[in-house]
Amino acid sequence: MRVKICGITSVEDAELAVDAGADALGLVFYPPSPRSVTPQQAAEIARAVSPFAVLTGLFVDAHPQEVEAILDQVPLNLLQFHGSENAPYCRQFRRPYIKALRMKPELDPLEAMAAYPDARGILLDAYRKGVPGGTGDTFDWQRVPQNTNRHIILAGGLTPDNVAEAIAVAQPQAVDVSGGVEAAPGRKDAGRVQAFIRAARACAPSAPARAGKVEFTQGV
Ligand SMILES: O=C(O)c1ccccc1NCC(=O)[C@H](O)[C@H](O)COP(=O)(O)O
Repeated sequence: MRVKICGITSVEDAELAVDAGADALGLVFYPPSPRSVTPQQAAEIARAVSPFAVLTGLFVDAHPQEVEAILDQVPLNLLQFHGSENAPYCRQFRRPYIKALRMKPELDPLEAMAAYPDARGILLDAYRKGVPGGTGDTFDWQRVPQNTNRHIILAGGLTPDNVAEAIAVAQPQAVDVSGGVEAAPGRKDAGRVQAFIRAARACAPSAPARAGKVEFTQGV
């Protein structure tokens, strides 16, 4: 099971996540978030962290010039779009990307993910009106489609205590967590990060109906 630790704001937290076995780290470029980083902070994290950790830049309906400016300063391996960006928007940066879908009750995830055929993964997150992510809320894991070969990343309110059940129900290829492994908003708790990754890794691999694992592409 692949694990992404999102909302990394310091070199110290990046290193503790990678040392605990995280596959990918999320850097939030969304100033209203308590986990937001500046391009300078992100570049410092990128310089310090292992080259084998996939650095993911997270954006919410950002102006394309803003994304390009950050890409000029920070060597991001993967982009994550968490707003209402459409596929042409997402692919214009010519980088591997994952698209976050917020699981509003009326959303049909299969239909929604079909709009992003070139996304490397689809991150399914909880929906809360007016809050684009990092809500700490869960959603009904039974809603995660099983009849798809897309790479599903499960997010939303995951913790060391519920991640095993979430994986058993949703059968994702990867899990993503932010608030559930924090000591305070924007600051990770080493023990919770370790416990989360241990619990996720202990789970059986995803169901064979899926095409494969999430490929957190390196070195774009
Ligand atoms: O983490 C944030 O503050 C955030 C703000 C705006 C958009 C997205 C954000 N986080 C995205 C993530 O990938 C989170 O890991 C995901 O939403 C789950 O968060 P949580 O429920 O706290 O585990």
